Amino acid sequence: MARHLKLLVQRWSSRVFSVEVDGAPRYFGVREQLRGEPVPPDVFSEVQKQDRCYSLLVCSGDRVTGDRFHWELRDRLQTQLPPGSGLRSMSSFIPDQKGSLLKGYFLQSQAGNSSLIEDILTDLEQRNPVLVCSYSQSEDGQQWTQCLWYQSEENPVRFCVVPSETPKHHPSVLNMINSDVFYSLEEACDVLKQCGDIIPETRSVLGMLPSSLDARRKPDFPVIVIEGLDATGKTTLTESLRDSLGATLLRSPPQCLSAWRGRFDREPPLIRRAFYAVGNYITAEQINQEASKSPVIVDRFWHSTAAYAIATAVTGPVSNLPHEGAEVYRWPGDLLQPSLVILLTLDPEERKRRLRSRGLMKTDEEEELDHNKLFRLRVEEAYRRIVGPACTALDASPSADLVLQQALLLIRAKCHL
Ligand SMILES: Nc1ncnc2c1ncn2[C@@H]1O[C@H](COP(=O)(O)OP(=O)(O)OP(=O)(O)O)[C@@H](O)[C@H]1O
Ligand SMILES: Nc1ccn([C@H]2C[C@H](O)[C@@H](COP(=O)(O)O)O2)c(=O)n1
Repeated sequence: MARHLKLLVQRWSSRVFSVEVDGAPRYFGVREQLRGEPVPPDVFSEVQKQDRCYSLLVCSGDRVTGDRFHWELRDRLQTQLPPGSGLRSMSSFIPDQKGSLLKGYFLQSQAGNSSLIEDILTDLEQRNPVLVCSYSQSEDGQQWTQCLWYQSEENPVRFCVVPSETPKHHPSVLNMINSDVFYSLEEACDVLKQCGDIIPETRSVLGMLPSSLDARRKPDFPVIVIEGLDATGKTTLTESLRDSLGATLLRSPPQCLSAWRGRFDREPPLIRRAFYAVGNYITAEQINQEASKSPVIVDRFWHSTAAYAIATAVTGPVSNLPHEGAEVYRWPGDLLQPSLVILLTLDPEERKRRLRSRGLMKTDEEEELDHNKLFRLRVEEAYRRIVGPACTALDASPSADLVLQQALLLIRAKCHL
C-alpha cells in the first residue's frame, strides 16, 4: 500500500483537485513552494479560521472494488460524521491524462469536532484503500497548506494550496471510456465477471448473452429506435408504431433482465452502466432474430445508455460535457446499428404535467431529471451529440395521433416502408 501511495504522490504537484460546490466543480492545485502572493482558492473561502478541511481519495488498484468502496463511503461518512461537516464530492486528476482520475470526498471539521473526525479518518485510512490529506490555514489566514497523512506525523511534507485554472476537460471525462460508457461487449462483460462473487446475479445476466454476436449482419427489415426522457411518450408511440407497421416491439433493457434491473440500479456507475450495456447487446440479438421477419421498433437503446451515463458522470452546465465530436459519443463498433433513431423532445413543463398525470414510481435518475434542470439539459444535449447513427428529433408535444403521423412520415422517408 505504502509503495502504491508513494508512486501516486510522485507527481502530486501536477495534480489538480476538484471539489463540487453547488453542483459544479471548483479547482485548486498544490505546490511544494509558494511563488508570489498567496491567493486562497475559493473552495476555502467559506471555511472558518479555526476549522480544518480533509480530503479522502480512493486509490484502489482494482476498479470494481474501488468504485464500490467509493459508493459505500459516502453513506458511511454521512452516518458517522458530525453535523456541519459539509461533505462534498471531490476528485483529483492530472490534466489531459486519461485514466488519472481519483474519486473521493472533501469535508470540514469545525472546532470541537476535530478529534472525532480524525479518529474516523485514521480508522478509514488504516483499513481501506484511501489516501487522506488534511488542510490547515496559516496564522494570518492568507495561506492554506495540504499535508499527506500517510507520512510520518513528525515530519509531514506540506504543500502550498494554490488556485488552479479550469481544465479543458471536466475531470470525469478522463475516465469515462469503459468506465461510464462501454464501447464493446467484452469491456462490459469484464466488469460484470469481476462482480461475480459480490453480486451473484451477474452470472444470470451473463447467461442471457447469446453465444455469438454479429454486428455486421444487415437486418432484412428496418430497425427503428425511439428515444427520449421519461414521459416524453415513448411507450405510447412505440405501441402505436407496432400496430401501424405490423412491427415487433422490443425494449432495452430486455424483458429477460427485468428481475435483476433493480439490483444493478443500486450499484455504483461502473457496474450499473455495464449492466445496461450488456442489456443492449441482448436486445441487439433479439432485433437480429425479429428483423428477418418484420420491421422492429425498439423502446430505448444505446443512446439512452450513453446519454444518461455521460450526463451523470459530468456535473455543472452543458459546457462541461465532452465537446461535440468527442470519442465518447461514437457508436460501439460491435453493436447493431439501427436504421433510424427518433428522439422525442418535449417542453419540460408539459413533460412534468404528463409525469404527474401518470403518477408512476420513478428511478433515482428520473427523479433527478425533475429536480435538476442542468442534469436534464446535459442528458438532452448528450443525446443530440451521439453519432453513428445520430438521432432525428421529433416534437412530441402535439396529440399522440399527430406524433404518430409525424413519426410515420420520418420512417417512410428514411426506411422506405
Ligand atoms: N402526445 C401525447 N400527448 C399527450 N399525452 C401523451 C402523449 N403521449 C403520451 N402521453 C401521456 O403521457 C404519459 C407518458 O407517456 P409514456 O408512458 O408513453 O412515456 P414514456 O416516454 O414511455 O415514459 P417512460 O420512459 O417513463 O416509460 C402517459 O400518461 C401518456 O398517456
Ligand atoms: N437502454 C437503456 C435504457 C435505460 N437506461 C437507464 C437510463 C435511465 O437511468 C433509466 C431510464 O429508463 P426507464 O425508466 O425509462 O425504463 O434507465 C439505460 O442506461 N440504457
